[in-house]
Amino acid sequence: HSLRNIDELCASIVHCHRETSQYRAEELQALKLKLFSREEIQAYQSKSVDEMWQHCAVRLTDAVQYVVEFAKRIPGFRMLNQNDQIALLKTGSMEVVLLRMSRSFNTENSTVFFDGKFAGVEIFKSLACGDLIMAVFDFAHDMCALKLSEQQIALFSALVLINADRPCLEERGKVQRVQRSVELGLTHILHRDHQENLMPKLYQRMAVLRSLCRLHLEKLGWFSQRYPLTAHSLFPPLYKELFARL
Ligand SMILES: CCS(=O)(=O)c1ccc(CC(=O)Nc2ccc(-c3ccc(CC(C)C)c(C#N)c3)c(C(F)(F)F)c2)cc1
Repeated sequence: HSLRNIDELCASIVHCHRETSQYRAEELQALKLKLFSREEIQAYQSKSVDEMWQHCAVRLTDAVQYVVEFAKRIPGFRMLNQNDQIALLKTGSMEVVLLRMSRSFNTENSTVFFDGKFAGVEIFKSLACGDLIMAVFDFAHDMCALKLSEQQIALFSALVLINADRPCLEERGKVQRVQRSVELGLTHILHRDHQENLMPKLYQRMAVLRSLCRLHLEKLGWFSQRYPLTAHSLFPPLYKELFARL
């Protein structure tokens, strides 16, 4: 890889991150002071478990769709074997959603952008997934502490997605080659920003993302058993395709 290639790779990944971000960082910043009223919070808390789950599944699926778009535009992703593209999205899309979600976290009042305003953990009470929500908020808080730039988030998101260690890959070698070029891009960006010390922290955050998504799948398994009708007929098809244990 000559430097020119790496610069081009970084520029194209940053570009497709921006194009597929759903909300720009500046937009989220401007919305930060819009909080839910006590009545609105109570309305969320009086939703039934399955109603709130369905609501969140729809919102998460919106965010996942943008991540699918992001993946398709990463140089090298489309050259991968179709089944491997699906396998990488099946295991990585939720991780990138939660990573991106941290851009919309306000560390001052521990709120996250949800349904047009900024919400605290209490909004999600009726999900009966307090531990997962707490872990998601803690993760978002920790990510904010790293103060990553959008460019660093873009390269980090691509690295989370293109992971040759994912299960059931048919052409692991090809995924390794794309992963290595993205790794080069991320180290190049961090070197340019004199922040090489972030690399080990980012690998640590990847492990936390994997545990968050394992917990999400566990909760989904519990929910689908408890509310089979909602899970099978009211969840968005893409959510089921990606996350339901087939
Ligand atoms: C992501 C790109 S962005 O442009 O920054 C953006 C783009 C859109 C938004 C709004 C948004 O969709 N927020 C939202 C949606 C769902 C959830 C959520 C709800 C429930 C669960 C538990 C599970 C058992 C269903 C999980 C999990 N795991 C996640 C959250 C938040 F994580 F906070 F709880 C926020 C926020 C930023």
